[in-house]
Amino acid sequence: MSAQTYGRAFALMREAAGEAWGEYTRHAFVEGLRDGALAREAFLHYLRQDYVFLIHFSRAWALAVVKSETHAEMLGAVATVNALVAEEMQLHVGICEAAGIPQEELFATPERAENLAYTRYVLEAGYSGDLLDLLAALAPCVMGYGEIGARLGVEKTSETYADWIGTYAGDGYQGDCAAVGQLLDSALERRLGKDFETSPRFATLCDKFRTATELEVNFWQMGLTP
Ligand SMILES: Cc1ncc(C[n+]2csc(CCO)c2C)c(N)n1
Repeated sequence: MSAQTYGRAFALMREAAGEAWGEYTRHAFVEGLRDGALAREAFLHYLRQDYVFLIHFSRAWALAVVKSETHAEMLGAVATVNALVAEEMQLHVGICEAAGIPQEELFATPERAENLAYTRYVLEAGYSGDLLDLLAALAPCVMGYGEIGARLGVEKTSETYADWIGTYAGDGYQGDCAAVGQLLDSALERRLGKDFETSPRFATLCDKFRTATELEVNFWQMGLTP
């Protein structure tokens, strides 16, 4: 799999993020999912926080509907809102229930600062900017998990977290990443032109992408410290 799979803008932004990208996609938490060495307690703590994360992340994708300028953009954003609320959040409820954590407890999870920092950063990018600012802040989350899932699907040496890995390695999620990559490319072309990477605005969008990537690194780190 090449970085280009998720579109031209993503490949450029990923490159511009430098070392932060590898720190995110090859974090110790990720390697623990790969070889099964991640403590169950850390995984469940991560899932509880991630449930809260997904609530705010759904709000950010709903804001992408608000900031859309075409029907195609609205369709792309609304498909992601639905996938998040109807599928991914539901998945977390199921895994946590099976582990003895009832849904009411999940809803009442106190939000960790690393979690709050990340989602409110993304929301603020959308509130004060346009669809491009918002998508640049949203992209590391979507494509990063796509890259992690695709790699772990091939490199995993344990079945302990195979369900989690399978969710992101599967064709369904990989297709979602390709669709978001296309949405990002076409939104950039519409607003900045075909050669969007030569626009001064592209550098500021790369900065947002890198900041969100660094916030993903902090989120994994939080996962290791229940
Ligand atoms: C901290 C954190 N970062 C990324 C994801 C992955 N993720 C978030 S929203 C979404 C669907 C949007 O296409 C996916 C796959 C996560 N669960 N938690």
